[in-house]
Amino acid sequence: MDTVALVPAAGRGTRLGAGVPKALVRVLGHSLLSRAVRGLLDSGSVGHVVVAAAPDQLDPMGREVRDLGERVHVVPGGGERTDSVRAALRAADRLVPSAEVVLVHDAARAFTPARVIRDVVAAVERGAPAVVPTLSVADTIKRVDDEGVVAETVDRSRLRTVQTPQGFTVDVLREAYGAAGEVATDDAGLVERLGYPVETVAGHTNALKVTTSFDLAVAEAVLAAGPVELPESRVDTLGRSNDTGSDTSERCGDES
Ligand SMILES: Nc1ccn([C@@H]2O[C@H](COP(=O)(O)OP(=O)(O)OP(=O)(O)O)[C@@H](O)[C@H]2O)c(=O)n1
Ligand SMILES: C[C@](O)(CO)[C@H](O)COP(=O)(O)O
Repeated sequence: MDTVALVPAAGRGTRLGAGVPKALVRVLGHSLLSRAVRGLLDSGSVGHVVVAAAPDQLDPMGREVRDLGERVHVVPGGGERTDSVRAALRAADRLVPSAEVVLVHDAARAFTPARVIRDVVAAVERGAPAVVPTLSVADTIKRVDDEGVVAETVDRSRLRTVQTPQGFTVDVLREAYGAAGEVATDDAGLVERLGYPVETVAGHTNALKVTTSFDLAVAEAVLAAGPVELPESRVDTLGRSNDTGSDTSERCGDES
């Protein structure tokens, strides 16, 4: 099946505070945007990529992905992440009309291992309408009342944090984005509201979203370390490893 990946990259990166849009921040010589797009193409499961850039960043972002070839397109994004994904989806309908599978992947998750990308695409190809990579929760979780006093300790065995890329059939994502004005913190949230099942595959700690300068320091350290072993704490409580590949070590990005 033909797969197109949408990469919302139109955010400002306010929490990172780098002085440039976050997608243009460089880690060991390469921008988060170019790393994210290259990772998608190198996974072997993605045919085309549509990047949504802020309207005033179309040129610099276009330069970042120019070397990656004609399968990468840069289009104007919007004021919220949802607006950027909607704009990229509309552009994909025009630029890659043959696509049946669509991924939505944050430029800020630039170090996502190929295995995660391939697992998401494979699950959609097997028939899932929507798929998200997830991690089990490592910390104890408490719910507090209005005064900040603990009301309960939550059973975390079925709680998951959600990563990208999230995968969908094109028809389902189009339907989810059809409802004007809908906003969700992630794309699967829109699909859930329509009543479609959202399947999960094992995520990976390296697929962290670079949000703060601490995250950037972690990403630099992980990249400099090269292949890393899967931490035990990330084996989820349903008994599935968060790394289902045959090899438990993963490279994250290239260092060239
Ligand atoms: N209007 C927006 C806002 C966000 N994004 C993208 O959505 C992803 C996840 O968003 P986040 O990490 O919150 O990025 P920023 O909005 O840039 O961060 P901040 O909230 O700190 O400004 C990023 O790749 C970001 O570029 C986007 O395409 N369009
Ligand atoms: C889509 C997402 O990456 C899922 O984890 C995330 O929700 C988007 O960014 P935000 O920090 O939640 O706004």
